[in-house]
Amino acid sequence: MSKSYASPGAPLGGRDHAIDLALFGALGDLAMRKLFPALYHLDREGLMPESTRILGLARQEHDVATFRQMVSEALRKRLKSSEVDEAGFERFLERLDYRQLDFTTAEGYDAIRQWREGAERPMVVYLSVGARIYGDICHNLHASGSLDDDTRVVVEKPIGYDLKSSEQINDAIGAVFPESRVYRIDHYLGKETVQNLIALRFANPLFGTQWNQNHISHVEITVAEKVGIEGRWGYFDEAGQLRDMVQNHLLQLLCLIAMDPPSNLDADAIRDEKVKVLKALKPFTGEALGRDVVRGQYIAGTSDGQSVPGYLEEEDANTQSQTETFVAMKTEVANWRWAGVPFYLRTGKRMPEKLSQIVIHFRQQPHYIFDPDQRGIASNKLIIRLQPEEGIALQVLTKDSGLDKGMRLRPGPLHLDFNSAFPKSRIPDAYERLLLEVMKGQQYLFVRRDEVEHAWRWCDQLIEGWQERETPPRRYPAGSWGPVASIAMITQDGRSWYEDY
Ligand SMILES: NC(=O)C1=CN([C@@H]2O[C@H](COP(=O)(O)OP(=O)(O)OC[C@H]3O[C@@H](n4cnc5c(N)ncnc54)[C@H](OP(=O)(O)O)[C@@H]3O)[C@@H](O)[C@H]2O)C=CC1
Ligand SMILES: O=C1O[C@H](COP(=O)(O)O)[C@@H](O)[C@H](O)[C@H]1O
Repeated sequence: MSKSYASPGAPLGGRDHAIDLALFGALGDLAMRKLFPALYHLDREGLMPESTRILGLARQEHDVATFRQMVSEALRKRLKSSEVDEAGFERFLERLDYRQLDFTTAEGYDAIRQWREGAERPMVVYLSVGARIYGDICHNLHASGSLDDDTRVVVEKPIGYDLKSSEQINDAIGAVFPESRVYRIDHYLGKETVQNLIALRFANPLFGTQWNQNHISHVEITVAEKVGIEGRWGYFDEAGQLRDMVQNHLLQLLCLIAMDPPSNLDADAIRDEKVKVLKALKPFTGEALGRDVVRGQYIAGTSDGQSVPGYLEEEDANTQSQTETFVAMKTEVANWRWAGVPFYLRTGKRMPEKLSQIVIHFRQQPHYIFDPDQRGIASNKLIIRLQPEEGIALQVLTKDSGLDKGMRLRPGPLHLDFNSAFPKSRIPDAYERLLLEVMKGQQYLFVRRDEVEHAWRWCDQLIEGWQERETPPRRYPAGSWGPVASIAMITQDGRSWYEDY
């Protein structure tokens, strides 16, 4: 079980979390697009102790000056001009060092030990590479004597392709690092509003007392992406939307919504509760599989008024692929709190807009006294918007204003928009928060091994069901909200996907 080093309740900052960061895959897409900008922001906000150093590792041969130049260009491309201050930029680049290394051969790992010589800070090893080589890297690090008793390792998703492969990868990591020093990233856990779910649920008795099947009729989780495959066809086609998005991000969101209150904010207290939810997720039986799950694949359509190709016409595509780019499903957490409450999940690529939101639908009042014509009027909803425009809205019913309206009801939002409510605070990118938590040695925003494996177990039975039934994906035009069947799936329950805010 993991040990907490610092309280998650403590404000950010502090000078006592200096580290040496060894970044494997430092020239890759994730590093350049997300990790370096996040590290730069931490430095700029005074959250990176002066002595923290960063060692980039990758296959290509470069000297340090060239590496710094590459990082500098990547940063300038991504940062707003107001975020670039030249002195801060120089200070950040000065922290960077670089070594060429083939990660899968033992030769060359001495360079890491040498880089570390005399350092008293803990080392964080960030594996920004495919999970297939996590085992090799951990083994080589260990064999070369580069690790100390306090070295932490950060690994990216997806951990494997199914339960079996994820167990193998976790075993290989676990052979070198104890669980208390493994940080499995699910970047959704670093998003501002996702963290706010914990505050919202457990700091507000208003919601705490209503959070169960007596008061909530159903829950919707939508993670819609406007983008298509973006040059990642090879990776994506092997995975599909269920493995790429549901196994991790959507199930993590579901866990945070459905879990019982943890007894404190320690990493394991929270993760124990999430595991209970994953164990209670209903598997899909044969009949439910056909009725309650919809797979889709986009065909050509439009995005922002421009024609865009279908999935099978994307660069590098295999035109026979049956991989899903969309999934919608109705599931249930089979326990006392949630029995009978459907959780509708949907996620897809090439949707009309980027939209990640959770909608909690509360039940109607047991006895209705208003205009009979309005009997079906929407009941209370709590809308938690993750992106874009992070915020929380509570839809309440009030009297429509005006002398001629009588006692007509009108739904309207009580709205908390984070950008307007807290105008001075920049909403940090998920990776900034996650990297800071790793520096602090705090694991509550990272996924424990058993969470990953229970999530795979549940997804595996679903995928096996698809394979047995040879369920081909239903087509949907790019720029739409997915196959018509995903709308029918929810309307047959007398409900609809919530798309306003
Ligand atoms: N990119 C993204 O948006 C996301 C990525 N992830 C995860 O993050 C990880 C990294 O992804 P991403 O950055 O896209 O991958 P990339 O392929 O873009 O980057 C990987 C980097 O590692 C290097 N590398 C790979 N194998 C070796 C090796 N044997 N020896 C030395 N260098 C090696 C590559 O070098 P070379 O180019 O020379 O092969 C490259 O610099 C993956 O686990 C991915 O699943 C998770 C969520 C989103
Ligand atoms: O992990 C992944 O997430 C992104 C979506 O992340 P977001 O923060 O932009 O919502 C997704 O595009 C990618 O396919 C997946 O691997």
